[in-house]
Amino acid sequence: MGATDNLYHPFFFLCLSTVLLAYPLVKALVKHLRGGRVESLPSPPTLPVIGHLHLIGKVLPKSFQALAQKYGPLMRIQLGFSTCVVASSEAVAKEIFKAQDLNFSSRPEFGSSEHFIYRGSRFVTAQYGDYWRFMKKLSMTRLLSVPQLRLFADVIDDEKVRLVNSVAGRAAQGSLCDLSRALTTMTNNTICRMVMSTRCSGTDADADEIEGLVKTCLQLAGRLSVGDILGPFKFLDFSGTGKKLVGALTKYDRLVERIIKEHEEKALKNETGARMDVLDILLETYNDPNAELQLSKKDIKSFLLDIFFAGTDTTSAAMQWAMGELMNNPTALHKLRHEIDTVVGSSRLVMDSDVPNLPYLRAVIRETLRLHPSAPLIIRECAEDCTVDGHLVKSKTRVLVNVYAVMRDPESWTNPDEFAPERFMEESEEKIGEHQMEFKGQNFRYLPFGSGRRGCPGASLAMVMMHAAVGALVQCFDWRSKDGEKLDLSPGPGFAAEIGQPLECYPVTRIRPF
Ligand code: HEM
Repeated sequence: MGATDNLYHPFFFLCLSTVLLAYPLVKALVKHLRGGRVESLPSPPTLPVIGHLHLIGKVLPKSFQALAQKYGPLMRIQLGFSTCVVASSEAVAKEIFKAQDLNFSSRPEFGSSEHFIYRGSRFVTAQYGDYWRFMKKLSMTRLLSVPQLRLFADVIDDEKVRLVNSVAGRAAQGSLCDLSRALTTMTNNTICRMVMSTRCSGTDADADEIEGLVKTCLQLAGRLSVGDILGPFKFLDFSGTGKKLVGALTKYDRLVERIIKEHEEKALKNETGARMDVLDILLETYNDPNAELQLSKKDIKSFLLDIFFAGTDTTSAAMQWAMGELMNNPTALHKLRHEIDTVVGSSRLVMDSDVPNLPYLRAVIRETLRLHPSAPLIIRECAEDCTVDGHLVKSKTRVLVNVYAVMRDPESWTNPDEFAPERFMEESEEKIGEHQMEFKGQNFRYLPFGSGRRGCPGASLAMVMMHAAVGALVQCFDWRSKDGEKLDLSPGPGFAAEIGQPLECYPVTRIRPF
């Protein structure tokens, strides 16, 4: 054998092993390219492997909106190895959320699911079935019900006062206020206190730690869901994101385990008190031998995590958008302030019981959620093959309803990109629907909280918190931007289209009603 033979052997084995290793991947790739689940749907021309990734800009719902203008209200999109169907009009949303609600009442699993230590106990991503039905009923009738909100009204009031005090502190110093941070603290504290009677921000280490862990888990889960795009290449998770997620979840698990023990000890000593928080109610259900479904501790911990995931950043983001839009629209800001001054005056802080008498405040919040829905892409999975908008949609298809596009559709809205709270007022020329202020998904052109069985169970709580925070901040302060210019309100990158820059501004105290 010559020198070339020596070279030939390793080269041959390298080629052979490459072919053998690559074969299953190439096969999966070909199957994917050939076998899209919804071939009969309109779709942009596809590139090998990346699909339509090259057509996607930094803000996902915005990119889908632009594609829908070209390919219609129901289209197939392929992001790497992940295929989905995107719905973008009022009519198609109505078909999915109303006519075929049951068939679209599940959610698909994501790339992060396999690393979730609570897999099988998740509520937000649960398949439609007994467990989801039981938890949804419990959420609507007890955990997040309106009577439960009333029971905790003093908590919401107290957090509102703390928010005003913290901003007033900045105003007194003449220093810059990170309103994004202040609003996130308020929502975290309110939800932590309603859920497990602890609060964040310095005074309670547990709640602070929960806030940090929830944030880490959300970021890691988001990164892993991007891994869905990699399909069979998912194993190339060089950064060990999955392991990090398991680590953060394990820490959360230990912490919540201890908080559960403390709640149980209190219950044993009859120290729970007259009002039960969400965890008390879950533990009561856990101990109820006659409950329709037997909950496990894993179910409880997972549900609490889902409430933090689904409720905190969404509500805080909406408040930030509302304040940003008001600061950039002085006419709307002054109109709102005039309404509050007239109805409430300056000797006390705006309260929840004032809200029915503050139609413009309600309109401002609704308009904010129209332009900036915190969950712009509502994710569902179809259970059985069906026809939507005349197209075949196969079972197990992921469907994203782009409510960002629906709520900015020029067919349904006048000047859809403009912040105009007036459109929600009763006297408005623009008739939103049968009920001008409806927000829970009866009106299919206005869907900030989704619709149908799977609609958001925290909508009422979110609305109460938003009215409280925005009402109080407008009543008590004037606002100046950092540089005297309008604020940059472009959305940040990703799935949620959150406000891109933290809302930093100078507050000037107008009134201090306590
Ligand atoms: C402005 C704030 C919020 C917005 C815009 C929002 C929006 C949404 C949307 C669009 C969905 C999906 C609905 C669907 O599939 O039809 C959802 C689901 C959910 N939301 Fe909210 N949400 C907010 C606040 C909250 C709060 C405060 C909580 C609880 C404390 C909460 C808990 C949940 C839960 C548990 C689900 C899953 C429901 C299920 O899968 O059955 N959300 N939310």
